[in-house]
Formats: sequence, structure tokens, C-alpha cells
Amino acid sequence: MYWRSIEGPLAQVSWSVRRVSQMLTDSERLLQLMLTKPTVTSSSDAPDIDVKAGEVEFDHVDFAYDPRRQTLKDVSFKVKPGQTIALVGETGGGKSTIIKLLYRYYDVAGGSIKIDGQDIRNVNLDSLRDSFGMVPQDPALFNVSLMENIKYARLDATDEEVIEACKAAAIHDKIETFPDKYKSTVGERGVKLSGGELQRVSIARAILKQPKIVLLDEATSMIDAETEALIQKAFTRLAAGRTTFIIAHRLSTIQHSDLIIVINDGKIIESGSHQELFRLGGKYVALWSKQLSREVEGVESILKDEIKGGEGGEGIAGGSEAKGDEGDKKGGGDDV
Ligand SMILES: Nc1ncnc2c1ncn2[C@@H]1O[C@H](COP(=O)(O)OP(=O)(O)OP(=O)(O)O)[C@@H](O)[C@H]1O
Repeated sequence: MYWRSIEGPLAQVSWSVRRVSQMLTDSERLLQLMLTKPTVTSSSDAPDIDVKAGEVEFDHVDFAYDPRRQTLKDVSFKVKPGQTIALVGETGGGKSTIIKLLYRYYDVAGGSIKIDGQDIRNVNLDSLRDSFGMVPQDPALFNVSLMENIKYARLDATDEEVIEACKAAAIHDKIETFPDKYKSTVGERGVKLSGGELQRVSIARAILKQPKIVLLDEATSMIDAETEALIQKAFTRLAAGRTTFIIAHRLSTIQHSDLIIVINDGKIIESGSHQELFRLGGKYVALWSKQLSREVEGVESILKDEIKGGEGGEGIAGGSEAKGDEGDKKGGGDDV
């Protein structure tokens, strides 16, 4: 059905357009963010936030990093408790900024953000941030054991709880393959984890924390189908019963979201379910066609390589198997 719906826009896509290189990787951006001096303050007598249900409302939010250029313009949406909202759109549209405002790295310039009816400017900042489970694109681990890395999310968790969280995050089996299992140290002298594994460790942390609100920044790199399925399974378990924000880079992963908002140049230009947006036949459909054409391009290049290899007599016969361990393949700026 989707193929039929996107046939028109897909045909319009120029197959000769090559992917532009990503200007900044998201890990660099995360680092930038960590190094950014916070611009918000929280008064010491501000009450802790009380997140019971997890309803999030953006009400006519305006924001600018630089007063000369508005970044978000009149952004309004409401996410009901337990719903999943996906933020999609061209790179630079403002998806991450929405998450940064919710996390209160910055304060809105106009309008308000409320969680369960409480304006996030009026609550204690630490309590606000503690109410989120954050899964960044490129999670950082400490040079300690995997067990300690995961327990960091909830220091009083038992080993069994950590293992349960890892099973739910589809990373337990992998950890069991390491000689020192959960005692394995991560980092230079320890085990190395691929991007897909790191993200699942980060999901395990978030599952252990059991927050009411989850913020997921999906990895941009193209990953193999098996890893994608594992991450998807982990995402689904983490999101169950929690209000979840996903910055989506692969549209296939957010089709079942309760609400998808398409952000372009700081404005919400479309919003609705996957089916509603497909019927609309606008920007969301154009993003799908762009993504699919890129995937076809990837397959074509694999096939070309194999044909070339075959002509040289050294090709691998049969199939275009993804090489190497799971994790990042053919990285690149795949924002949609
Ligand atoms: N710290 C910052 N200072 C100034 N401008 C910024 C800053 N962070 C982001 N911007 C700008 O704000 C706009 C929105 O950026 P944002 O990162 O929110 O977009 P995005 O949709 O998440 O993009 P991507 O898909 O590439 O992650 C962009 O024009 C970006 O260059």
C-alpha cells in the first residue's frame, strides 16, 4: 500500500542526487551540548516536579539561539500520557531543539512547556531532568564494568534487575558472549561495543530507571536489518506505558507512533498518524520517497560492487550480505 502511495513522489526523486556529507556528527553535537554553559536557572525554593501521568504540552513555543534568527516558531502540540510522538523533518528543522527545550537546556522565548500541567520553568531543574530517561544517538559509557555502567541509572538496583533490563533491551545475549560477561570493562582496555550495542545498553539504563517520559534520539547511521530489529524491539519495550519522544532518522521505525510531527524550518508543517500523513500526500510522503531512493541507491552500489568483484573472478558468490559486526554501516547524514 505504501509503495503505491509513494510511487508518484518517488518517481520525481532525482536518482543522481548524492548524499551530502553530514556537517557535524551527533556525538560532536552532544559534546557541544555538554560543554554549553546552561542558560537556565532554577530557584532553590522551586518545588520538585510531580510527574504522575506524563502529559507533555508545547503551547505556542517560540525560541531562538540567536535573537536575529528564530529557530522555533509557534510550536504547539500535546502528547497524552503513554503516547509516542515522533519528530521528523529535514536536517536543521528544529527536532533536537524541541528536546533541548523540554530538558530545559534553554528556556522558551515565548509560550510555555508544561508537564502534567506544570510549567517546567517553575519547578526544580534537577527534579525535571531526573524525570526523563534519555537515550542519545551516541551514548557514552564510563571505563568501568558493564554492570556498573548500567546501574548508574539507578544506584540501588540489584544485579538481577540490571539483567532483566538488559534482556528487555535485547543486549543481554551479547553481554553473555564476553568472557567476563557483566564484569567486562568497557573502553580502550575492555570490550568494544558497536553503535547499535551501545544504544541498547543506553536503553537498558533507561528501562532500569523507569522514567515516566523517555527521550530517544535514533542513530543516524544506516544499520543492518538485524540490528534495526533488535533496537526496535528494545525501543518498543522501553516506550510501553511511557510518554516517548523519538527523533526519528529512519521512518520505518516510527510508523506506529501515536503522533508524528513534521518540522521544517522551525515550524510544524504537518502532524497526525502515519496513515493520516500518507493520505495528505505532502512533506511526510516526500521524506519517505527521499529515504527509499537513498536505500535503493545503497542496494545499487552494493550490487555494482559485487558485479565488479565477480568480473575480477574474486567476487563472493551469492547475496549481498552485510559485512562485519552489527552497528554502523554506510554512515552518513540520513536525516529525514
Ligand atoms: N547551539 C546552537 N547555537 C546556534 N544555533 C543552533 C544551535 N543548535 C542548533 N542550532 C541551529 O538551530 C536550527 C535547528 O537545529 P536542530 O539541531 O534543532 O535541528 P534538527 O532538526 O534536530 O537537525 P538534525 O536532523 O540535523 O539533528 C539549525 O539551524 C541549527 O543550525
